[in-house]
This record gives sequence, C-alpha cells and structure tokens, in this order.
Amino acid sequence: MTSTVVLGASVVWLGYLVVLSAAGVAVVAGASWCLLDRPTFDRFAGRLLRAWWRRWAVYQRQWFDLAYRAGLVVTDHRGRSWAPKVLRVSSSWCWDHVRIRMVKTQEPGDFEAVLERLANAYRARRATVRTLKPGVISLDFQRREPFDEMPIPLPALPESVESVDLGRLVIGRTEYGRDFALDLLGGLHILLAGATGSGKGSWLWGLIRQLAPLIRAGSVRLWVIDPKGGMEFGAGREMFHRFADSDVTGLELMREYVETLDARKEDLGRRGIRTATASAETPMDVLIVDELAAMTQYCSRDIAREFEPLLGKALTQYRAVLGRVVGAVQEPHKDNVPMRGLFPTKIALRLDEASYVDMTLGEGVRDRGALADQIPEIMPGVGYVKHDGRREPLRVRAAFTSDDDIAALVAYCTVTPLRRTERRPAPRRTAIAEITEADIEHIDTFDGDDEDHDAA
Ligand SMILES: Nc1ncnc2c1ncn2[C@@H]1O[C@H](COP(=O)(O)OP(=O)(O)OP(=O)(O)O)[C@@H](O)[C@H]1O
Repeated sequence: MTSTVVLGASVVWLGYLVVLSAAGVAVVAGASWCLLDRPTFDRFAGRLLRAWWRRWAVYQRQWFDLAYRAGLVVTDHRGRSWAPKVLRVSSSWCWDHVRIRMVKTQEPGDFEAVLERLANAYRARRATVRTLKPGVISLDFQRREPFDEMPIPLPALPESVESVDLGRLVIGRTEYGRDFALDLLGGLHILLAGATGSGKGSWLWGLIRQLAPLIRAGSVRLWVIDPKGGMEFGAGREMFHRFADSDVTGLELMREYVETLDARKEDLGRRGIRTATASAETPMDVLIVDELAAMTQYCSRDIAREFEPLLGKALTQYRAVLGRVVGAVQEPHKDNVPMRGLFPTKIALRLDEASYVDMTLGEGVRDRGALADQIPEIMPGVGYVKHDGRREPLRVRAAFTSDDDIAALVAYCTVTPLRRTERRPAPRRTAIAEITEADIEHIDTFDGDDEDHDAA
C-alpha cells in the first residue's frame, strides 16, 4: 500500500519517463550486483526483495483459500468466519518464514496437523511451525536444499607456509556455492555445537588440514584434548604438540597450556611486543577440546572446578600472544559451556533441541533463520555459522575428511625435511685388516660425485 502511494506520488511529481529510467537503472545495477556477488546482494537486498515479492505473490495471495481448505478458518455461532492472519514474511536463501497471528482458540498444534498440506500447497520441500509468542507462530517453509546436489570437494593441502592465510582457512562451501573459510586471526575462538554424528569431526579435521604446513614448520602447535578416550583424534597424536585422551590428562594439558602462554605473555610484554606473529619462535597455540562437557560437567567436580577458570583464561587473555581455542560440544547449555559468550565464532551443526540453537548462536538467531534443529540426519557436516557483528547466520557444509585423508595429513606433518648431511650413511667402521684390494680400487676411482650415497 505504502509503496503504491510512493510510486504514484513519484510519477505525478517527476513524470513517467524519469521514474521508468530510474527503475531501469536500479534493475540493471541490482542484476549486475547479484551476478557479481550473490551472497552480499542477498544479504543486503535480495532477501528483502524476495520476502516482499513472496509475501505479495505467494503467501498472502493464496492464504485465505488454503487456510479454509486446510480447516484453519474458524466459524463462530453467528456464522462469522475468522482466518489466521499473515503478519510478515522473511526469507533466507533456503527458507521462507511466514509469521502468522492465530485466531483466538487456535493453538500451534492445529497448524502442525496440516503442515504437510501447507507445504504441498506452497510447493515447499518441508515445513515446520514455531511458537514466537502467545498467539503468534512462524510457519517455516524450506524451498531449496542446495547441499543435495552441491559437491563439497576437500580443499587441497596448502603447498607451503606462505600459502596459508590464518584469517582464511577454507574448509567447505556456503549455501551459495562459495568457498567457506574459518578465521583464526579475527574470528579468534570457535565454538562448534552438534549432536552425535552431526559431522563435528569433519569441521575440526578440515581446520587442522588447512594449518598443515605451519604445523610442520612449527609455527602452529596443536594442543588436543579428546577426553572420549582419543576416539576422534587418536589417529593424529603424532602430529600434535600435546595430546590428552582422558579428563585427568586433559586437565594436565590445560595447566601446561596456560603456563606456556602466561610465560609468553610475560616474555613478550618485557620485550615490548604487543602482538605476536605466528612463527617457530612464537607459534600460534591452538587448543582443541573435542567434548567440552567431558571437562566441565561429566567429570569429577575437582577437575571441572579447576578446568573452567583455566579455559576462561585461555579465552580472554591470549589473543595477542596467539592462543586460540576451538571447542566442540553436543549439548551447548550453560552447565556444559559456561563461557559460551567468549567464543566469537559460533557454529551450530545438527542439534537435538530447538533451544540449543540460540544457546549456541545467540539470542534470536534461530528466529532469523538458523534452523539447526531441522538439519536432517542424512546431512552431516551442514551447519549454521554466526560471526560476532554479523546479524544473519550463514548455512555452510564442511568437506568430508576421510581416515585416509587423516593418515596422509599426519604423514605430511610428521615428516621433517632432512638436511643433506643427515642423509649420508654413517661411515662403516672397517678394521684395517679387513680392507681388500677391491676397496682400494673403489677409493681410487671415486670422483667426488656422491649421488649414490645420497640416494642411499
Ligand atoms: N562433511 C561431511 N560430509 C559428508 N559426510 C560426513 C561429513 N562429516 C561427517 N560425515 C559422515 O557422518 C559421520 C559422523 O561424522 P562425525 O564422526 O564427524 O560426527 P561427530 O559429530 O564428530 O560425532 P561424535 O560427536 O559422535 O563424535 C561420519 O562417519 C561420516 O560418514
């Protein structure tokens, strides 16, 4: 209505030609933007335009008819009919969210009962209902599933130290088909929440793979706590700086991590260095905790009581001295992760409960489209990412890292390039009495080219 009034006024005020030309320029500019950079176009303009268009052309237009046929129109004793009202439509790349005010006496269950019918009518892949507040629900319709057909190739191992950008470690693809990267410089610490089998392993190994040349060069050191007996990370113990496979050894590792970074903080402070750069002298120390709850909740009280403040310290004090924490958890409630807010990068893979989504990503993010509890089990590795300072969650899938890829990674990181002198075989101790004529001949004919020796 408002847009019609504004358009009418513009035509009267400026004339048809001016309004048509302005509209033409806007369409061409928008189309070029969309072609050149779809994710940013979608973030700033696409989702608004799509929501406006779909409200007008799809949801609002068919709503009364469909609500009537689905039995959602209520008739009172005087024969008057009341239909639930479409209040607002918002849209992300894959989902539409239709906010509905229910008729008094209706309940969310009335809509749940006819969800399949509504999904069919609106040609959606699936639909869910959420209660937003008393009397208001959101009907969520999934329009597309890009990860059904999108291949997610495992990014190649970076070739050299110089080719690793700690601010852009590519581990998968976004729903728009673009590379998705984690950022250990600006993004600092990462919290990864996901139910069992949701693909946390792929995310963590994907991140480690991208650090491989730096691990091999000693510029990144991994401190890994895998308190579930080393099930996930045992295969990589050789390449880790420190590895713990129980809560007891995990606590010892945590103590050493904090002592090491405290010492570095003091040392760099004395030398007047305010921010360190990752190098063999001052490596980036990445602490990976595969199941935070095993160190904070499902362990003895003494362990949890000591571990939590140490973790809090690691999350708050070591940014400048290159301490980074990557924590994984299945149930992200406060008892398991008391310091959730200290992780600037948050990722929600498939979660068992709707309430876990906001616990992981922050208040209200599920309402903005991060339906991590709706990710099907057949889609491991898919999740929603939320960066501090960015409103919209992004849907992402990590590439799958197989056992063979892990073995190759470990082999790559644990082979130290040998220096030429080290490759020479130790001189054979030969007693003078053992020297034969043939030996003397060989010594005479040796011309200084030691290729055979080197190859040996
Ligand atoms: N990115 C991915 N793409 C495709 N399949 C995947 C991906 N990640 C994981 N999978 C599949 O899902 C299975 C479970 O993944 P994974 O072990 O990483 O889950 P998890 O969240 O670490 O589970 P748990 O908490 O029980 O250790 C894997 O064995 C693999 O078959």
